[in-house]
Amino acid sequence: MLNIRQVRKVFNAGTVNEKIALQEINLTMAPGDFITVIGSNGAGKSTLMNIISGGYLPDQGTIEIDGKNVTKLAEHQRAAFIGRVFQDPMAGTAPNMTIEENLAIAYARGHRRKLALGVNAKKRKIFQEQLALLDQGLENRLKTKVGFLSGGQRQALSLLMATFTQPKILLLDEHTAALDPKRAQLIVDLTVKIVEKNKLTTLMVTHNMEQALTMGNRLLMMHEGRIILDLPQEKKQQMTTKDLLQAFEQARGGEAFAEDRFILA
Ligand SMILES: Nc1ncnc2c1ncn2[C@@H]1O[C@H](COP(=O)(O)OP(=O)(O)OP(=O)(O)O)[C@@H](O)[C@H]1O
Repeated sequence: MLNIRQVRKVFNAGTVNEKIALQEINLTMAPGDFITVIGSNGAGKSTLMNIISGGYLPDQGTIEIDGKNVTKLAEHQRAAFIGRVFQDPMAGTAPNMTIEENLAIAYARGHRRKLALGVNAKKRKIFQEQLALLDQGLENRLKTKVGFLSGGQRQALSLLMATFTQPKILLLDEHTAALDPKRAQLIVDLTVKIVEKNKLTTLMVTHNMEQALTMGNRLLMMHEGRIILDLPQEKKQQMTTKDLLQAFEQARGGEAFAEDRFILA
């Protein structure tokens, strides 16, 4: 579903601020793969997400999604087949628009010929059915402006909007990090439910080691622009957070994680 070959991304090339954010990255994801990505600060996790979404174009290498070479496609040209949820609950939704207006935008995004953004009875019914899956009572609040929702409810709505039209790839960029533990757990549960129900190919960045171990079927560790560990389900399901820290320290040649903002549980 995703095939990244020899991708390199350098910021401020040729200046004193030159930073190699991604170094010859290779990554293949099979349809339905759910990969968690963990790594030290500045390891290149967000850059990898942006390279996939089209936010940044690589300096070198190729990106294929569902067999199509998208390497040179701009972000808006990939939007129809990529869903993304950001860390900031404010980022994925428009606060001054109602829940149904936000959903209408997400609904139109996935259709080749842009449909009218209006909401008719048929669409409203679809929206209500989908919102009911979130278990937040939002199906009865279609006319509520999104700015009035809690952070957790906005993140649940962002998740629904990102997955509404069956994206080829779902990108989750620390999407529970800004929430309190109870709301974060709710979004974790919802993520697993939506990803499994729709069999979505998913890449999720997290600083929470427990999440990285328990969610998904594969775990990647990044460091200094490289993927330094790639653990399959059989390996990661036997590991504790302590084992994971040890494995990462080994992969980094014994260097400790003291400076990083890892959450162990
Ligand atoms: N737009 C940019 N301009 C210049 N440098 C950048 C830019 N974006 C990222 N970088 C640099 O590239 C490197 C990788 O950054 P990136 O944000 O991908 O790391 P990350 O793994 O997501 O880190 P964190 O966990 O701290 O968010 C860092 O050194 C960062 O400072």
